[in-house]
Amino acid sequence: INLDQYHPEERDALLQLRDSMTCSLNLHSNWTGPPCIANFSRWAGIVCSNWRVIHLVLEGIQLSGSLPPAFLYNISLLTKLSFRNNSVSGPLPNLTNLVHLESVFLSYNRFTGSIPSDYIQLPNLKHLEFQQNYLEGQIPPFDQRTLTDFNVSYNYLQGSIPSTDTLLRLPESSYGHNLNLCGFPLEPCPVPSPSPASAIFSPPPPTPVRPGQDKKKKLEIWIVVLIAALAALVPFMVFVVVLCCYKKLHGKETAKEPRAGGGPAGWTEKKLLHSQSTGDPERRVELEFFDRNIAVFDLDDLLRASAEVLGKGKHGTTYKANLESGAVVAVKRLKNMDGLGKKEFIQQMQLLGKLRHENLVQIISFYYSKEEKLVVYEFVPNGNLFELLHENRGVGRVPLNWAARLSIIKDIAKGLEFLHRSLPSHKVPHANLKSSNVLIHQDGQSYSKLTNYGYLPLLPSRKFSQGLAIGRSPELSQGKKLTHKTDVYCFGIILLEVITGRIPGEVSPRKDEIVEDLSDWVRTVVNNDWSTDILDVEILAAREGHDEMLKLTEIALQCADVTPETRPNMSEVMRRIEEIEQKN
Ligand SMILES: Nc1ncnc2c1ncn2[C@@H]1O[C@H](COP(=O)(O)OP(=O)(O)OP(=O)(O)O)[C@@H](O)[C@H]1O
Repeated sequence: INLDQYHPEERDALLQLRDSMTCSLNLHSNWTGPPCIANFSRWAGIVCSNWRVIHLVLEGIQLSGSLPPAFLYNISLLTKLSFRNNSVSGPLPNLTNLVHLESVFLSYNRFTGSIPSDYIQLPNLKHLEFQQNYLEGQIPPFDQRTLTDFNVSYNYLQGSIPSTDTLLRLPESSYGHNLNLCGFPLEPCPVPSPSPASAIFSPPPPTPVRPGQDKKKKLEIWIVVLIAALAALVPFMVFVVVLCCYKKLHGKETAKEPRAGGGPAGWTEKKLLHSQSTGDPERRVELEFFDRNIAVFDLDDLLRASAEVLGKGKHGTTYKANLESGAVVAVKRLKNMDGLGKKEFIQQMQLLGKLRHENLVQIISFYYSKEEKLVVYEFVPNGNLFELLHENRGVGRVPLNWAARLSIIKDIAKGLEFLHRSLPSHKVPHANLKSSNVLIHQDGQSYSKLTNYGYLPLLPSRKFSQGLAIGRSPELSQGKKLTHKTDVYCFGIILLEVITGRIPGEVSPRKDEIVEDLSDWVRTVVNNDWSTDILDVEILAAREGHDEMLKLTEIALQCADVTPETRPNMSEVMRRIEEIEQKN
């Protein structure tokens, strides 16, 4: 791709946002590479036109923190900005220079402070929404003819509504539920302003607290505290309520009877059976268990568990559930699987649930109903490889040394080789191998475990597999056949990520080029004979390991070869990794 027309200043601006706020999307793995390629963007929430960002829309993703000051200045062709339905706090964004803006949706957040007076100079504004924030001060005299949709309700605004043509046109609902707004279309202001100047907007002066206002302020604080407490409770309540409804509506729908006699070694199942026919009012919803050593629980126990969101991936949300028994599990609520039949789901889960390997996250149980599919996994307590490699870079970080990286690489290879051996008839047995799906368990020793494997057969179409890690493989984008070698490609990319410390799809160390494809970048550097240039600075000092590192780089590049047939299979990869180890 010719990136001559790419605008790095827009990318820098968006990365400021990505790096200073938190949200339920994994923007760190999605907002990589250039935001725009011609009219196309791979970035969540971004729309592009002719290499420029024109929409920034991040709605309902629990975006929280304050916006970086003036970060939008360089995204000068922006026409739509929306952070609707989040938890953004601090002042409203600075929109200076954004003369093309037509829609600004900042409603349902926690913005504080006043509405900046220079918003009145945005010449093309059509829609402006601020409702349900904590804004105070007065309304600036908006008078853009284009402005047809304007809402500041449910804030703490006060003073008279400026009597401009534009603001006079709007209904009462645009202004309702504020601290003390008056003037048309609301009630007339009680005392006419003593001087004409007071009708004109001016930024609110620091208001001295008058007697009586103190009480109002306290009340406001209480309201804020109450809203904050409710907001904190909402995700958990939603989880409980949704599951409760499903339990009531679909309690009858249960996992299929396990095959009598069990399967290969180690596979045991236990079901909690309390069928409706027993007339038991405490009818329990069955879950199917694969391991006798794991404390058995049912959906009711799961519902009573305290739950917290661990994160949201492309295929669902994962919760940590602390059961009353003291057991802790991870529960993944799958999405994009609406049309999935019960039989297929259960068959696949039973197949995956049988698998036992120290480098695979074990599936403990699952639940199927038409609307809800849950997979219960063992809880792996020490984060994932993505976090270990890339988070907290800079002062205070504990470097991840070469020995630890080598051991992680071996664990991943072992887990994947086992999957390939155990699921020979699966097209791509893992299909979602990426560093955030490698979980870390430290308990004296450290293990890496692969998770989110085996979902490919559950997805409704090939289109949906683009959201899996194999979505980056050359064969998927070229519409070619997928095989076990597609997993090998993903393994190669993780290997390069571990060796270089770089996130696939990020800016290169030289900052003047974009590494859309990590393997291409490594290949170029290695071909130019600067081989050790690719190594992560954290391992560069371990000179005695350079030989190993470069040999592994060679394996990684073969695994990430564009042609699937040229890639080695996982048993060969294992053999070569062990060979490297023995030689040293
Ligand atoms: N079994 C588990 N134990 C502990 N933490 C887990 C477990 N499974 C997932 N997590 C954590 O939960 C978060 C969200 O994981 P999830 O699998 O939903 O998203 P993801 O890794 O982006 O995957 P995908 O895009 O494949 O759906 C991640 O931070 C992950 O480390």
